[in-house]
Amino acid sequence: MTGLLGPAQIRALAAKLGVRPTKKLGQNFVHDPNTVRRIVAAAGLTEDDVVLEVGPGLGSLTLGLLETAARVHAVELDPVLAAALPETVAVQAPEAKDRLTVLAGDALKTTVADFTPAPTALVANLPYNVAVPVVLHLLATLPSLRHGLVMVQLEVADRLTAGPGSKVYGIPSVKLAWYADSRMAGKVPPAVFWPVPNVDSGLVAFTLRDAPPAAVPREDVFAVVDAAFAQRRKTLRAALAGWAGGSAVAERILRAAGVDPQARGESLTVMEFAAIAAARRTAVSEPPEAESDGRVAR
Ligand SMILES: C[S@@+](CC[C@H](N)C(=O)[O-])C[C@H]1O[C@@H](n2cnc3c(N)ncnc32)[C@H](O)[C@@H]1O
Repeated sequence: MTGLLGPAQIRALAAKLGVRPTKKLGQNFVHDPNTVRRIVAAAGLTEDDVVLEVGPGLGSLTLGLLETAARVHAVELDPVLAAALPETVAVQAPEAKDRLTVLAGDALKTTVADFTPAPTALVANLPYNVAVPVVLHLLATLPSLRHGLVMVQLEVADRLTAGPGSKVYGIPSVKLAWYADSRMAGKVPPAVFWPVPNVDSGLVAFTLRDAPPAAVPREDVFAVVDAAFAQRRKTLRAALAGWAGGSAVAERILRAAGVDPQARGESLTVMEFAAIAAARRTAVSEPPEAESDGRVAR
């Protein structure tokens, strides 16, 4: 039998390998070929793409990705699953086995040197407990990425794709927006997984920007974002006090950035966060001046 893996094959493969799916590693395997085809179609791959797949598991999605002409780098933390993947592909898709490379290890610890040729697309059914850190780590470390399609818990998909003003807009939304334009590309029911999770899943499609949205170091922008959302119900003047070195300094920086000090982080675009980071750089390079609360800005 060749091709994609259905329910009986997934269970037979797990039994053969002695794999008992663990929650700790977010192991919910897709056992529905139609879902695999849907993910691959939504990813919009071309034959020039080099795909990075995080968490190939038993190989369901890997086989679907290899049905396109793309090369696939697969990073799997579970050593049993990583070791078994080349054999699964050799059996199910022998013509594609030379287009697969497997890295046994933690996707959160990968570097650019781990992948040759450099990946252009991230396509993955992510381990749900580390989905956001994995996406942000890969976007930060792999400048070759151009687009991606990831399956994550539905609430996380909502958060990643939310815009300013949405109830679920937060740190993941702004940080993903720094790198890419994103959109929700569909909902996936629990029944397509084994074991069946108790949450719905969502597909997040994203396209990387050609250049960062502002000429400000990413770390500086992310520090503002972290501070603003650490106390999301507070006004920016209050929420950014610790970050700025006092609420009066925060107010001065916000005004210089053209942002209302009484606004909250949940209403700001990534460009406004960047403007705040840039205004702080200017503020710290200016000589300190007396602040209205009597303290001196540093
Ligand atoms: C949701 S399953 C997806 C499996 C497979 N892609 C599928 O669709 O059936 C997540 C996979 O990620 C692996 N995993 C968990 N944490 C990981 C990490 N930090 N780095 C790489 N792989 C990880 C798990 O062992 C598991 O195989």
